[in-house]
Amino acid sequence: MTALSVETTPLDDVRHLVPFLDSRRPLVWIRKGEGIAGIGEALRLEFRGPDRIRRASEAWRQTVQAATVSDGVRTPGTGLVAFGTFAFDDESSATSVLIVPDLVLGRRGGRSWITRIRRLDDVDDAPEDGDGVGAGSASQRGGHPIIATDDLPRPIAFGDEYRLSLLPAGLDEEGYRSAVATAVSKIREHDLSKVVLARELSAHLPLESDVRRALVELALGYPDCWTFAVDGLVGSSPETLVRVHHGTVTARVLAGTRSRGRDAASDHESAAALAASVKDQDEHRFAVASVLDALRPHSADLAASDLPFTLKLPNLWHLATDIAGTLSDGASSLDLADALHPTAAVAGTPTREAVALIRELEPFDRGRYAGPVGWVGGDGDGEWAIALRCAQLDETGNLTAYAGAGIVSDSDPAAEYAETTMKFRPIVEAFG
Ligand SMILES: C=C(O[C@@H]1C=C(C(=O)O)C=C[C@H]1O)C(=O)O
Repeated sequence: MTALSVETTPLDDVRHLVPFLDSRRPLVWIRKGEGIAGIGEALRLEFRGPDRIRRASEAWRQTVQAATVSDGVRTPGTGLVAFGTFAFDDESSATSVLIVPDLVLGRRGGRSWITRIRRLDDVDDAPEDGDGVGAGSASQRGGHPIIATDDLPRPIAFGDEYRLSLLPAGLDEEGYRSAVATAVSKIREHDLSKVVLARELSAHLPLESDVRRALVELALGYPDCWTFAVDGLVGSSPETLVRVHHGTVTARVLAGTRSRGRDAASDHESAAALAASVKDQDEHRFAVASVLDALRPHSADLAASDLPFTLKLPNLWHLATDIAGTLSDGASSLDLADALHPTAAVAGTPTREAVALIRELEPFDRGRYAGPVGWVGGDGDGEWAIALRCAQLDETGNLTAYAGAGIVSDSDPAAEYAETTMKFRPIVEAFG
């Protein structure tokens, strides 16, 4: 077990977090210009297999217990934090990770801060000093002073522009449409009610490329979405899997999609057609039910609005439902991500049958696409999105983007293909 020493101190306003990031492996979580950015890696915890999120939650509790934290700001994202990304499938070959950076720069509610994290000696060897969990103002532990706060990181100049063409990989248009047609017949035969089928695009990003360029495009183009970069997974997701803050839990469920109109009238028509569509409402109902079922054991007063609303994004409309409640059992945001994943918005209904059909019809490993991505704090609070509108960049520069669509009994293969094309737009434009 690694013991960490953590110190958060206030900073003058840092207006832009991205310029401070590593250009090749940025670590960030932002929305509407606020969030946290990580530099370096003080601790990396890796997980695989069916209980990857549960084990991450346990490992995080132990990490927090062994940490000494001094937090002079006390707002979500200060003190000890880990960024995380989890594989979608229990059988995925992708690793799931929690990463504690060496430095965190943060900005929220007009306040900025810096958190410095240091690894101390192995706890077994460290002297007992009786510090409480995540508390106290210890500035020393095991003889290691916390670093002074005058050596701030510097912004790094952006690298050259690049334009990539992302091309279909795995399933081409015909292959995707035929997978959708197979899914529709299985749904009509009552094998399951809904399944979400995805496809991939791929490209090669030259090794010297500055990934932060794509991040800036995503953050500016999709300010209401969660823009993230964690361990090579880069994207801008509109869907909040779960947020925990001081005993309250919230989530935003999305399912049901239409393109934006070309002018005001057709845009309005598109949103109205989405709100009135029985097919999209069916898709949406399954997704809301899966979230309510997963969260109810943790919240006695969980509530969702009766009718979904239409959420406007730059590239499309979604049917959306916000859910909120008070936590009754002290579950952490990771515990709740574990309870929720995979929701019917990205897997289907019933979950087991949907995941089995995804394995059968998608000729690729989803990796971290459609899994939880976000951060957890020392108190278990945190923000997790569903990793959508994203791409995974590997060590060699291979970039794989993913997008899917919810299939129900009256889905039309051509329309579902077109929907995935719209969902690729944020990534295609950010890298292209
Ligand atoms: C599966 C994706 O998106 C999900 C599926 C949606 C749908 O089928 O209408 C809408 C939002 C997301 O929950 C994706 O973006 O890849």
